[in-house]
Amino acid sequence: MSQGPFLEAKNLRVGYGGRPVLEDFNVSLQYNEVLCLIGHNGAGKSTLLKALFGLVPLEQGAITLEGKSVERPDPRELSAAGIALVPEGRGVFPGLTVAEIMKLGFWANNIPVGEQSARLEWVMGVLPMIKRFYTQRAGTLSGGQQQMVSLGRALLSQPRCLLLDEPSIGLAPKLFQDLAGPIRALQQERKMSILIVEQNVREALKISDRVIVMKSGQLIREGSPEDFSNNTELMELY
Ligand SMILES: Nc1ncnc2c1ncn2[C@@H]1O[C@H](COP(=O)(O)OP(=O)(O)OP(=O)(O)O)[C@@H](O)[C@H]1O
Repeated sequence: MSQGPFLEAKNLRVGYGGRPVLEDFNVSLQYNEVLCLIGHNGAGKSTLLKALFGLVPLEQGAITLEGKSVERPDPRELSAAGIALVPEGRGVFPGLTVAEIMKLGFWANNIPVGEQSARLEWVMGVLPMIKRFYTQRAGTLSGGQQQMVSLGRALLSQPRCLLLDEPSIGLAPKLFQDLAGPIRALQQERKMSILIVEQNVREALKISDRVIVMKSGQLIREGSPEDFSNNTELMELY
């Protein structure tokens, strides 16, 4: 028997103030897959991630998680089911040290006190660079370091699925590679499912298994990273 998708959304309609952003939108994320979502500004990429995580309500459509219908997507339930969202922007509190941000992460993820240090050690094993600036305030860190903290905090729950919204924003390609390398290694080791929204298509394709393209709330293309490696073709999509 073939295994169905890890996460599937069908006929989604999602919008703000009665104005739809996604309409009749379908997407599926397989087990053990990095799916790269690209599209121009305002296409609705962040809205899709938010809808999948229950941050914006579905006006229509259905979400299925591991074959089970999720009636009303809710961040608490989805996070308990193993999904973590890393929203666009670094999402760190500039006045808090990395250590304090991680403490908040323990609390937000309901991690029992007895498990916290082992969990932190595990995250540090994935993103060892965090150790170097662990006692610094997040506001004093570079963009790449902040992004790493944001990802590290999301990893505290040892998610099975990551929804990553533009992790490369404001990062030089080399810094994005520092972040993307460990993400891909972890994904392969733990067979995670990752939906990554990226503008830095060239770098993102290197760590992706499949690519989808959105335009004005619609899915307009799907293919393998090789299908999109051609510059001219990418230019046509933007
Ligand atoms: N909270 C909100 N309230 C009202 N409109 C919103 C809200 N968030 C997004 N929008 C609108 O929804 C549309 C899709 O935005 P969204 O952020 O999902 O696009 P995106 O593809 O992620 O774009 P970007 O690459 O710029 O982040 C845009 O027209 C945006 O202005």
